[in-house]
Amino acid sequence: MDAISNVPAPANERVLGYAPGSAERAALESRIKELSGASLDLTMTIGGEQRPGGGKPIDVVQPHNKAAVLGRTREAGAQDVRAAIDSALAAAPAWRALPFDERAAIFLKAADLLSGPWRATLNAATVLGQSKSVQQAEIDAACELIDFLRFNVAYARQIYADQPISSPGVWNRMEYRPLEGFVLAITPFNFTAIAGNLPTSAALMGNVVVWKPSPTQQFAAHFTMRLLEEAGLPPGVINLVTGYGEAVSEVALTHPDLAGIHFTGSTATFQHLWRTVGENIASYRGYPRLVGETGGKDFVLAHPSADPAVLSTALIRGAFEYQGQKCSAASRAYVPRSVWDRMRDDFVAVAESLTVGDVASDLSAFMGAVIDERAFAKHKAAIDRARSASHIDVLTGSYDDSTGYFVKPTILESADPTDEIFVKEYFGPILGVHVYDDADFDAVLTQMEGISPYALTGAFIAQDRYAIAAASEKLRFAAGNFYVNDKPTGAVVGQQPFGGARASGTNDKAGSMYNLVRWVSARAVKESFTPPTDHRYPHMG
Ligand SMILES: NC(=O)c1ccc[n+]([C@@H]2O[C@H](COP(=O)([O-])OP(=O)(O)OC[C@H]3O[C@@H](n4cnc5c(N)ncnc54)[C@H](O)[C@@H]3O)[C@@H](O)[C@H]2O)c1
Ligand SMILES: N[C@@H](CCC=O)C(=O)O
Repeated sequence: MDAISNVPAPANERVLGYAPGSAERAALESRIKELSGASLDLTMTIGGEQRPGGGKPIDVVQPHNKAAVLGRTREAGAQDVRAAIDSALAAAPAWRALPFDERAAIFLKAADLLSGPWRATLNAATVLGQSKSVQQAEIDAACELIDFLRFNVAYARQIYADQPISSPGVWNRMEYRPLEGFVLAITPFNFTAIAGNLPTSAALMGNVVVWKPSPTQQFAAHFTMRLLEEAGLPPGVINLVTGYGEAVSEVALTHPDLAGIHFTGSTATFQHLWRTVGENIASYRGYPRLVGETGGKDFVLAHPSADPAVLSTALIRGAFEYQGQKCSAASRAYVPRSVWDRMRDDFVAVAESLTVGDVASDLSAFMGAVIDERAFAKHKAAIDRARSASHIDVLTGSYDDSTGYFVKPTILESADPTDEIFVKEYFGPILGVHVYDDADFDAVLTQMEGISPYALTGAFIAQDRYAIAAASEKLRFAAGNFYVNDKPTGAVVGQQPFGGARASGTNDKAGSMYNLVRWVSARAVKESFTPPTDHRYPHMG
């Protein structure tokens, strides 16, 4: 019980291929079939008990087939949120007293379950509920979540092992206490892995959590909660509340025991949370830790030395995979005319050839639908605006919401690099392209560096090493994740710790030690073995 154990050395989970005829494809197809007709009660989980929220009902549908209802959830009311907080606080003493190894074992077991018998379930739920293609579900709901769970345990061990030096006659120790109170985890629709990581990373460090997933990710969140229970998570450590979050803001943000917020979502929502905390700052027991990873307007900048095939692939995958609904998605590109002239027609043809459809019934599809009616309306308005703007050329792009919220890959070329297509986050499959004269590279580099308020991800495509060095330096603060000759999406836990600065968040790097450090409050302990017994110093004579 008192041993200091080694934790298993983490390695990234292998991404399965789901080729026709493979065992994993058969398992996934059968689970999709079962879950698509399940019509579940998507309840809250408070103190280990599943119960419905007290507010209005919300249907959770398949975005690519909006008539297909996967289940029904309910808005949590103020009483529900209070109950979740009470249950978390009641669970806190036993949870924080549990040795780290015992806590870690739960999350390591969850990773193993997800790698094995739960893989098809979480992937199927993500395909159905969030309209991810098989490939996109696999890298998210299976691999990234497994990686978060395993790597976090290893990073936590590193934190606990980091101890101060001691001097003769003195032993100094650092104790990494959990925060006093509860952590509020609020998670976005677009990644099952992020939704799973935000509550579990704080819980691993000994905290108790109130978790509010997005209603449009509620289907996969429901199964994530069941997975954690099967792995042995005690009741009350993570309490799931449902709905859009109004009652959560009202109750949790004014509660004296709010110890931290672990948020991922839009910049506007995070600013609302931060502002509310600021307004209530005198009412908390401590200063709540605010960790938020938020929006982006991620760029791909190409140099005249860029390889057009590398650029084209980075843009197709970076802008259109998961319908451009990754915070890291390429949404603005700067391309020199000499390169554009060589790639434009092929690039547009490839974008038009991407299959967009019902990802649950056609596992070969490259893209599904955007998440909901609100997102569809936003993308439709952006495309309509571009169609009517004389300075924008719509090279390809259309939308159709007759059966699902479908937006096809959209490429907008504009000679004006200050247009909103280079500034505003649409969070959909809409790519703004600015074509520049090769000789203007330096001016373009300066202009695009600060035109958007965000600084999340960015990519530079070039063969010229001097240009790579110069752009890397000039764009140092323009992206928290910077890619050279690659797409700006697809960060892997343990390889590219993820997060951005400026309006993109607090850059606490999900899936790293730096994130976990935010969920502990260190106590330095000094013990003197030979304490002084006389107050006088030598200089006093
Ligand atoms: N930087 C990153 O790592 C990262 C990762 C994923 C998504 N994102 C960003 O997330 C956004 C898309 O996700 P989204 O649409 O789910 O974001 P969102 O801000 O609309 O919602 C995020 C979460 O906040 C909740 N919420 C909204 N208003 C609330 C309130 N007043 N009180 C309490 N909770 C509230 C939502 O219900 C949801 O659970 C994009 O801007 C994207 O760039 C960022
Ligand atoms: N970590 C993911 C993005 C998560 C945001 O949505 C990536 O790197 O593509």
